[in-house]
Amino acid sequence: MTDFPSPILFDDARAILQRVAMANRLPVEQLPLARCHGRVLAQDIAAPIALQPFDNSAMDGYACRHADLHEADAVTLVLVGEQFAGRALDLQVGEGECVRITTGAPMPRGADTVVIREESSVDGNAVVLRSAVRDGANVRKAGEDARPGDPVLRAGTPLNAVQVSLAASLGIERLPVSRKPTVAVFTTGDELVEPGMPLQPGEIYNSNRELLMGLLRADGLEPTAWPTLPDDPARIASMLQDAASSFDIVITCGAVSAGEKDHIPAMLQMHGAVHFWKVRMKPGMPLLAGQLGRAQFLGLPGNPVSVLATYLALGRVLIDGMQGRAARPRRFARLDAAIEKPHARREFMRGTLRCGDDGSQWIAPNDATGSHRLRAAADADALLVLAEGPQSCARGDAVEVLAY
Ligand SMILES: Nc1nc2c(c(=O)[nH]1)N[C@H]1C(S)=C(S)[C@@H](COP(=O)(O)OP(=O)(O)OC[C@H]3O[C@@H](n4cnc5c(N)ncnc54)[C@H](O)[C@@H]3O)O[C@H]1N2
Ligand code: MOO
Repeated sequence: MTDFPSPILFDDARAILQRVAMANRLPVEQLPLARCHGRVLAQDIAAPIALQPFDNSAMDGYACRHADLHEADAVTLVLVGEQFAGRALDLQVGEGECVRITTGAPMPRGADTVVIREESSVDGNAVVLRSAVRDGANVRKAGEDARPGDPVLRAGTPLNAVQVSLAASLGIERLPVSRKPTVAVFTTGDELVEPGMPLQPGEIYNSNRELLMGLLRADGLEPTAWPTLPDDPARIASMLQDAASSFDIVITCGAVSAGEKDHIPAMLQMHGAVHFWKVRMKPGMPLLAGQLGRAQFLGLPGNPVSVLATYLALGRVLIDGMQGRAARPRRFARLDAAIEKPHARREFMRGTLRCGDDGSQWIAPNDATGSHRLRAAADADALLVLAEGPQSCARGDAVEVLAY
C-alpha cells in the first residue's frame, strides 16, 4: 500500500465487502419468536402444517348444504347443533339441516356453505335462511393459505412482525436466525468536544458519534460508542486493537485521508490487513476497509456527510452480508430538477423525497454538495445516486435513492 493509493471503483469496493461478509458469516442461533423480529432468517422455512389447518367458517351464521338452498326463495332448515370456535364436536349436517356456527369454528361434516346470521331468522329449531349464496360461501378451506411443505419464509429475509406471526400461526416456536454483529464505534480527532462542554477556539462538537450510532441502531444493531481517539498513533493502535479483540466490527470516522494526523490507514496496514483504501465516490472517497484482529474494520472519512454516504452505500453491505441478509430492494425516484455532474466519481447527493399527484416518487436535489454540510443533510431525507462519469440528468429522469 502506498501513502496515496488510487481509488478503486465503487462496484469493486462493494464486491470486496460482499466477499468479506460471506467469508465472515455470523453464527446461526435458534431464537424464540419473541426475539426474532428484525433478525435475518438463516434457513428456508417450510410449513409444518396446513394453513388453515381445517375447513372453518369465515362468518357467524349457519352451516348448511348448498344443495338445500334455493336461488329465489327462503328455506327453512332444522337446527341440529351448535359449533363454536374451539374443540371440534364432530357434528353432522344432513339434508334439510343446519348447525349454528361462529367465525373460525370447524365446519360440521356434510356442510359446505355458511349463510350469515343477518340473513336468518330463528323460531325454536326452525331456521329460515333468506339468502342465496354460492356453493362454498363463507368457508375457509384447509390449506388455502399454505399446504404442508410449502416454502413460506426464505433465508436472507429480515423478519418483520407479519413474517414472525406467520411462523407462530404454523406452530413454529423458534427460528434459525443470524446473530447480530457487535459493533464498536470510534470518533477521532483532537478538535472534537462532546455536546454540553464549552468550545475552545478551533474545536467543534462531535456529531459523527450520534450519526453513526443512530444509523446502526436504525438497522437493528446495538452498537457501543468508545471514547474519542486522540490524534496519537500509539493510543489509536492500542484502543482499536483492544476493541477488535472483542467486537465483530470496528468502525472509526476520521483520520483516513492525506494529513499528518491521519494515522488509521498505516495502523491497519501494520497491525491488520487493508482490503481497500479510497473509493471513487463523492463524498466518502478516503473510505478504508480491512481486518484488525478478529474484527472487520471500516474507517469512514470524518466529514459528516461522508459518514452518511459511506455507511448507507457500503458499510451496510458488510453488516447485511455478515448476517446473510438478502440484497435490499432498490428504490428509485424522479429528479425534480436537472443535474449536471462533470466529475468521474459516483456521487451521492442530498435530496428530499415527495410523492407526486399520480403517486410517483420525486426527489428534489439539494444544492449543498460540501461533505461538511450536515444541516443540508438534515433538511433532506435521502441520498440520490449519480453514476460514474460525467452525467447530464434531465428533470424527470429516474435515479436510485437511499432514504434515511
Ligand atoms: N490532501 C488531501 N486532503 C483531503 C483529501 C485528500 O484526498 N487529499 N480528502 C478530503 C476528503 S474527501 C475527506 S472526506 C476528508 C476526510 O478526512 P479524514 O477522514 O482524514 O477525516 P478528518 O480529517 O479527521 O476530518 C475531516 C473533517 O471532518 C470533521 N470531523 C471529523 N470527525 C468528526 C466528528 N466526530 N464530528 C464532527 N466532525 C468531525 C473534522 O473536523 C474535519 O473537518 O479529507 C479531505 N482532505
Ligand atoms: O469524500 Mo470527502 O468524503 O468528499 O468529503
